[in-house]
Amino acid sequence: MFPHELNDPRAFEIAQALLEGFNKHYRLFRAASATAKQRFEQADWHGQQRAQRERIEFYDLRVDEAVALLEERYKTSRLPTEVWQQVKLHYIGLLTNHRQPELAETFFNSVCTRLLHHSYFHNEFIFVRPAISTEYIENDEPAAQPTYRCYYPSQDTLRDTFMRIVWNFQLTLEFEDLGRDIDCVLQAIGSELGAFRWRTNFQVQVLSSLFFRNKGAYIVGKIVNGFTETPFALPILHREPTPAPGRVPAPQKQPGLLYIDAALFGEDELLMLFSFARAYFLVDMEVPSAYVQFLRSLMPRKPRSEIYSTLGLQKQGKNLFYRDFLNHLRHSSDKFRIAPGIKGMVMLVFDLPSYPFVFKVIKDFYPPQKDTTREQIQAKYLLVKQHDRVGRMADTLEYTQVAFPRHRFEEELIAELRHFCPSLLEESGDDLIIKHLYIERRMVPLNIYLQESSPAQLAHAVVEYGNAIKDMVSANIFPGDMLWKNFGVTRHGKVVFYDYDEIEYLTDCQFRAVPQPRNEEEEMSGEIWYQVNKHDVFPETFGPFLLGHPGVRDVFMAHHADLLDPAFWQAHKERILAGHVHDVFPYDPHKRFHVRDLAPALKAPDPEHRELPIQ
Ligand SMILES: Nc1ncnc2c1ncn2[C@@H]1O[C@H](COP(=O)(O)OP(=O)(O)OP(=O)(O)O)[C@@H](O)[C@H]1O
Repeated sequence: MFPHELNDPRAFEIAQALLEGFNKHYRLFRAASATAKQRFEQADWHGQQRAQRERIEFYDLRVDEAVALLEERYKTSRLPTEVWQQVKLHYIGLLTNHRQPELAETFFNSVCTRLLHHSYFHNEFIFVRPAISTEYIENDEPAAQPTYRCYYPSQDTLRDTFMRIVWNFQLTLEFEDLGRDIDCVLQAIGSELGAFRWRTNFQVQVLSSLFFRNKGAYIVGKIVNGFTETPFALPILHREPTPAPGRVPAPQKQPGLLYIDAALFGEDELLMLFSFARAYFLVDMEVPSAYVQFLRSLMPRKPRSEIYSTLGLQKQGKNLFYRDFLNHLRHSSDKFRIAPGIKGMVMLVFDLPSYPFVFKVIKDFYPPQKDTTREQIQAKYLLVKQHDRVGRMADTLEYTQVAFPRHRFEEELIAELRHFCPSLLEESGDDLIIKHLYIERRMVPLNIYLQESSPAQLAHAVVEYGNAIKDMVSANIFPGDMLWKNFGVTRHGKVVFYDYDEIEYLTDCQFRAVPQPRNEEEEMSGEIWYQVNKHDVFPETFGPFLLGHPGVRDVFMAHHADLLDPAFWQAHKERILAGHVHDVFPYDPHKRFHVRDLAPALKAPDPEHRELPIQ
């Protein structure tokens, strides 16, 4: 019901306190993102990763604070309905000229749903749709930074323009040779665009803030020519000293010189950069919706929810994702079913065929070989969320109290939920409420993919599988359970890990060689006769589980035999313990300028690295 009068004096104060809570959140979020530039300039890689991790927790901390404050001052959980309706109207009024209204609305929802019982979820207190438009928000103050800058070069000034684009970011470190890098960028633009007619509207649009993640800073923009728009991104890196052959490189303490490593073009290359399997970017944004709109023009297939998440605004991403999901449910009629593939021992996984995500619920009990608890599993999923996912671990969205329409569930799935997850299931009328679940991108489970693939696809997937493990190793992650079924293949043919319940930090593991048997009895024993401690890992024993298929075995041994050698794992562990932060490039190695120059053989992609479509 719409309140006809705003007559309760508490309502305005509550709305104002709520907005102050949000403003504090965004101030801190923005500060953590803005200082990424200094950390990049100081080569403070551990600091950058820490900031990426810690920023994820900011939102919940601020929601907790706001809930406590409102409860203490206004006893808000006991306020009558009419007052809440007035609070919402005041809040809408306060947002009229706000620069992050959509985020502030989500904050309102988070606080409200914490204060009010969940039976209120469907009513008019919360923002089920945005009330304030996010179109055309800009800060018009003279000193304000626009969301993006436009440059209008001619054929003769294109080089100068790209130099200026880089200078305008005012990085305090010097470039090794910016002219050389810009020449490479122009050459890459030449091959990307081919011969083209220079239209009157030719322009380069560049987002005003750099995108920071791990050891990189990215310039993101598009080239507009006539009706054609070409998205691009330019990764800027530090030149690290090359170690002597055979030596472990020392962790970088001094900032080096900068260089542009590659030029990425088009939607697909940008999708790889902004993948759901990577850590969130740190970007200093005053008007996030304008960034999202610009990025959407570069990647029209990427939902807005995912773009918000990659910008670190994962609660907004989660909110939009849920709205999209409800909309999909309204406009579809198929049924939720048990996900294809080998069933999980700790997770019950289901999907909706028409929808490209899976839903994962932790079971109430597990077989004896799974020595774990619900808390431990949740902690592992949280670890992955906060860690650098290096393009190899899928991001998950965690939800509580999700109401599904029961009639859209296959009976077999309901029976499994009742059997394996009774503590998380509430059935009321046509509502099937799941109290806790994770949602994750659907991929083709690698075991299924390998069974159905051609020899070339199989070879590609096995090489990719080893690369995925090696990328995780670089990021200090030991996947624990490396069976094929725990990996999936994405639309772009990338292999990504998704089973986190046995994940460990590499630095917590002991990589050991299998001891030599001391007598015949030990040698002939079918059992493990040597002592195994909790974090012991025996890489030599992976083979029998992974390499039963001869085609798989041949490719694996040709490319990744080192994964069966304890020395490989131990060496990586030592490098990480010595403080080294690895580079994991979110683009194909053959895109790197210096790799192309130094090793012409790498110019053409290795056929096994070429991305094969999944049928
Ligand atoms: N993102 C995904 N896309 C497609 N299928 C998935 C996805 N995640 C899980 N599955 C399917 O669900 C199954 C179980 O998932 P998962 O491996 O996460 O559960 P688990 O209980 O942790 O498994 P395990 O028994 O190996 O510990 C997978 O083998 C796969 O078939």
